[in-house]
Amino acid sequence: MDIEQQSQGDRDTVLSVRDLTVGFGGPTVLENLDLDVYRGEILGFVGGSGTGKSVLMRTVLRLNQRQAGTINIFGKDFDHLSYEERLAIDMRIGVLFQHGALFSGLTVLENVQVPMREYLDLPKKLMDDLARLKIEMVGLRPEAAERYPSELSGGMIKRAALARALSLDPDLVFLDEPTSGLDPIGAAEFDELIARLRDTLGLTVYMVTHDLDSLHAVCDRIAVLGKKRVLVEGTLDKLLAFDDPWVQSYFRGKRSRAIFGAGQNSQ
Ligand SMILES: Nc1ncnc2c1ncn2[C@@H]1O[C@H](COP(=O)(O)OP(=O)(O)OP(=O)(O)O)[C@@H](O)[C@H]1O
Repeated sequence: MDIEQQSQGDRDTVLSVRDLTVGFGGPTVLENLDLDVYRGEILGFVGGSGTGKSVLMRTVLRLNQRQAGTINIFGKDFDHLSYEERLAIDMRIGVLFQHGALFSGLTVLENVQVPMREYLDLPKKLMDDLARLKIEMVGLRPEAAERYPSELSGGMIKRAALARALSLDPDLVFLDEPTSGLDPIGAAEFDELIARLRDTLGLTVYMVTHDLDSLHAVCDRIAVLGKKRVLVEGTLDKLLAFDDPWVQSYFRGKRSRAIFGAGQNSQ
């Protein structure tokens, strides 16, 4: 069945992972992991350091091998993709890697154009116009287009990297710790930007984050990675009530108290 037309309740599933097992020769990192991502949501993905959040993201992006399991994305089974289907899927996905990962020798404009050059054959003028539009969309001033990454603040680098992730008008974006390294005001502004882009562009957002403020402010649903699988997923309220030591210390620890205070008192 075409997963894109399949729905759970009234929700379309854009990414569906079943029984996923990934290892690198030693003990497995992920085992029998299941996960669904629904169209139009902002999913926050959390887990202790080294639990496999990046491995999962890289596996879904086909940058890692898997030992077992199925992955459906936009209704297509990874195991039965033609070259053209792979390309079509890649074009519908945008990725913001941790630390931005911009090319230091390219200006912001040229960085944003990298996916366009890779996948499309467009006249230079059109690429320039499109890239400037993306740069404006992420809240950078027009003159930022001509700057090199070394000339940008941390917040500007994140925005430029987001503009590059949006280069091909993706349906699904993966953000790996998008607010790490930003001060609280910059992080809150970035969260607002992500929520606004989701609302205006209808994006689906998969966001790996350690940022409790982001989880609280913009995530519709949160998935917790633990014991090599998705231990629990759901709303913040559901997670606050979940009986697991790591989940409890993460969502009910000192740092989280100020953010989730109201929710904690209601438990
Ligand atoms: N290519 C690889 N080869 C061997 N082991 C790997 C490889 N990639 C990841 N690992 C291992 O998989 C485990 C999970 O790593 P991963 O980077 O996914 O963790 P993470 O949850 O993203 O952590 P953090 O929050 O610290 O970024 C680690 O033990 C790591 O050493």
